[in-house]
Amino acid sequence: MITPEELGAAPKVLLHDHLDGGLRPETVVELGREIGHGLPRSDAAELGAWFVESADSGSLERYLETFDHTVAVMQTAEAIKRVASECVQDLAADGVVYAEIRYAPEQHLHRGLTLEQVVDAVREGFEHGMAVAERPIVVRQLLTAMRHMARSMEIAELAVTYRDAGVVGFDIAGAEAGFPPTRHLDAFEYLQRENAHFTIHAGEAFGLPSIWQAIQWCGADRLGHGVRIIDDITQDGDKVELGRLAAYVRDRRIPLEMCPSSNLQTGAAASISEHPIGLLTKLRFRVTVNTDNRLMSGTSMSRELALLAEAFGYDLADLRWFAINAMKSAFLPFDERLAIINNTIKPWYDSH
Ligand SMILES: O=c1[nH]cnc2c1ncn2[C@H]1C[C@H](O)[C@@H](CO)O1
Ligand SMILES: [Zn+2]
Repeated sequence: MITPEELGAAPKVLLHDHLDGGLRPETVVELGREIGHGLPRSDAAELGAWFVESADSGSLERYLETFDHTVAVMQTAEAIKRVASECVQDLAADGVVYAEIRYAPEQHLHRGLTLEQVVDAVREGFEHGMAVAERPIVVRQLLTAMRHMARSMEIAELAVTYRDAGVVGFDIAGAEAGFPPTRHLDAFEYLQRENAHFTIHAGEAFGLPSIWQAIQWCGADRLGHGVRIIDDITQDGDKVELGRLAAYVRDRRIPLEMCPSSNLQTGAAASISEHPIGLLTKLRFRVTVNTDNRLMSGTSMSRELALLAEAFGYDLADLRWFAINAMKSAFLPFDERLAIINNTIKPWYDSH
């Protein structure tokens, strides 16, 4: 049994967390008041509960509607810097030692910011957060393009422009059904030619064709969620058989950015104990554990790991495996990844 203290202290690595899905409820209230943006609840605790209840819709499309409020209050450099700094501080307090945080710059232009000003504001906020955080943490940006929009090439170029300034990769997010990854093939091909890294939200609200396209057409380094890879695995008693795509994903060690609580809310999984992460971990896929949206799921890295430990009996050795899997899968340069594994993750687990 892992104690709550051990869970909090254990070094954790987070690859899939949305900046606009992780605000503190009090910050949403304060920023909303400053700009006159009407919120469904004026009390911070009630607003926090409202986000979780509203996101608990069973549909990705309805889950995504809750972001209207967080995106609305993140339209000035000051607001974005505050949110970014608080994000880093909250993750550090939870024992996260490395995180890649994503958001869609194109959604933060309503009050006149340019794409570059948005990325700069996030960078300044992250730097501030890393400087004041109560524990050492390294945080980098992933730039997301919205899959229903048509700005992915521009955002991919932005990610390459900022590759030496805190941005380590690219992603596409938003409603999955009807917006296949190949809709943005030009952006992915451009990134490959630029030797850049990207992950794709795939196999969350849509099944295997989305995962197949993300990997075999677009060349994704990692899969955002990827839970539906389970549809290519058949289980007959103890006998487990992998289809060609599932075998490819496992053989190539393609990281799965799994987000258990988020999947329950969008209907991608029925319960934690039935979540495909159990079988995928047992089959030794490159599984990583993530939060997706801490505000909408009322969660943290410690909470996601606690839920998994309870459902599947995981111990500190499993937590170590998740942390090292995630660190190996990060878009940070190899030497920096290795340093975090050897200087931070392994020493803690070796002594516990
Ligand atoms: O889990 C998700 N799937 C697809 N899109 C998502 C998910 N979580 C957040 N998003 C969207 C809503 C945000 O506004 C956007 C950028 O972070 O990404
Ligand atoms: Zn996500």
